[in-house]
Amino acid sequence: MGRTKRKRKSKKQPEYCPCNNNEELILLNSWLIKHGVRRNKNLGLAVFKNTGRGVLTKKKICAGDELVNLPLNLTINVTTLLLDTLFCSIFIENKKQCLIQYKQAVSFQSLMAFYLVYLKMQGTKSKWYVYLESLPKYYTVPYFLPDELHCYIDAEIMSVVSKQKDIIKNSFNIFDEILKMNISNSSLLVNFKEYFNKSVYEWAYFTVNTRCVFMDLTKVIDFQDVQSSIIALISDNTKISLCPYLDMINHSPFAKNETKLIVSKNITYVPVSELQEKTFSNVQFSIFTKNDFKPHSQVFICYGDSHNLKLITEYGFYLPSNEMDCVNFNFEHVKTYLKSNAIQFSQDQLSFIHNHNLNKDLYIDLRGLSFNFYGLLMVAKYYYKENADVSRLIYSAAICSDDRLLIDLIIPMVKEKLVNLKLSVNKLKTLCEDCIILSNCVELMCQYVTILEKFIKC
Ligand SMILES: C[S@@+](CC[C@H](N)C(=O)[O-])C[C@H]1O[C@@H](n2cnc3c(N)ncnc32)[C@H](O)[C@@H]1O
Repeated sequence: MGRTKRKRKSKKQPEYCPCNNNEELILLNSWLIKHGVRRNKNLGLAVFKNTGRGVLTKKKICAGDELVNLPLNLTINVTTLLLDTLFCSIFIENKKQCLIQYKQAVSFQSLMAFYLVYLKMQGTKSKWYVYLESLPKYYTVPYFLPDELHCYIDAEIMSVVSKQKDIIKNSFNIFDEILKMNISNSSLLVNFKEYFNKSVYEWAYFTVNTRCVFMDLTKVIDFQDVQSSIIALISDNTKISLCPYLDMINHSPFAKNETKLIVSKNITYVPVSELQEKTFSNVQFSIFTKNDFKPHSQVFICYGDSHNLKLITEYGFYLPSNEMDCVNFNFEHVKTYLKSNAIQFSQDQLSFIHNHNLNKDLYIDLRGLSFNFYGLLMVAKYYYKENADVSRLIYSAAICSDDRLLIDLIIPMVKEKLVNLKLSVNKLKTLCEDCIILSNCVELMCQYVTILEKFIKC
């Protein structure tokens, strides 16, 4: 074999495939340019081997470089909803006094999801059509697992899913009720009533969940007097926004970035009732990186928390060998277990535990017991020991946390958890050949097994 042939043969498989021919993305690019997006000219979209669709840089990017700069009017933020009079009329032209009856009844995320369904229903008539077409068609979060598999999935994962189910069900029912009571004869709203259903709402909810960016407009908008606006429906704040293109950037726990609202000086604090389309026509939303990226590598930002329980349940992906993972233990469960081993907390001990928050954050990670878990076990073992000052002992646990007597107290409980985890993993492995959601859950449960096995061996 000649040298060139050998060289060619040993060439590595490319880590990505550029999205040059994808019609939806070509349209998205032209749409973004038409609407005044400014982005680093070296960026492009690509499908990466490990992370799927994301953003590629053709040339080196340096810390301090701007990645994307979007006119505010090209993001779906609280003002987009407020300025959409037909959307607002769903709540105003209604048999019910929605703003009073449903005061602070839904989160802003839920309202955004409802708005997204309303936009999607409009098809090509919507300004956002091209953007909406570029969004994923489904999401790989455990929320979408069929019910019959729930019993094999770890309780922590299922606890997050169950909270998501409650929020989505409650908010869906509220919006469904409101829509049915709407009295407008706008044909668009009549169509919307037909179109709105649980599955499109779930898609919208997770679109917002997986793609929203933190955007604080409270410095430019006065949210004080909002009883007569749809803001009255919201139970939390309005600080999230959908940002086309910026939302194509994948997550890395090592990425550092900053966003900035670039506001011209003549904009003052605008009351919600005085908002107009042109109010923020000169405002830009910009994201800068604080990392260097090599040419032909993927550009990342950091979404916030990076432990796999969060990434899997909220975003639908996991990071392999993630050092941030931990196995949580519920205080009531630990208490019951200790009681079955003849260790029952007295009222004094329980007050001490609650006063020091030792009933919370009880977990084991790759480094061992959490500070609180160790403290709790100290209270169990040494609270009534002569000459022992438990408060002092607990704070010495920050320096030394390897008292074998304490660790041995919970080894049987940990072993039981390990056995159950392994049984569920084995069952799931027979079921999850092609299912990304199941294999994500299995990965996390295997990580839990690794953590607990390490803890037992130490
Ligand atoms: C803001 S979007 C990023 C763009 C997205 N990949 C797309 O195709 O539209 C967030 C979603 O991207 C995926 N993602 C982000 N970071 C990832 C990573 N490090 N590994 C795998 N998937 C990732 C997850 O599906 C997540 O819900």
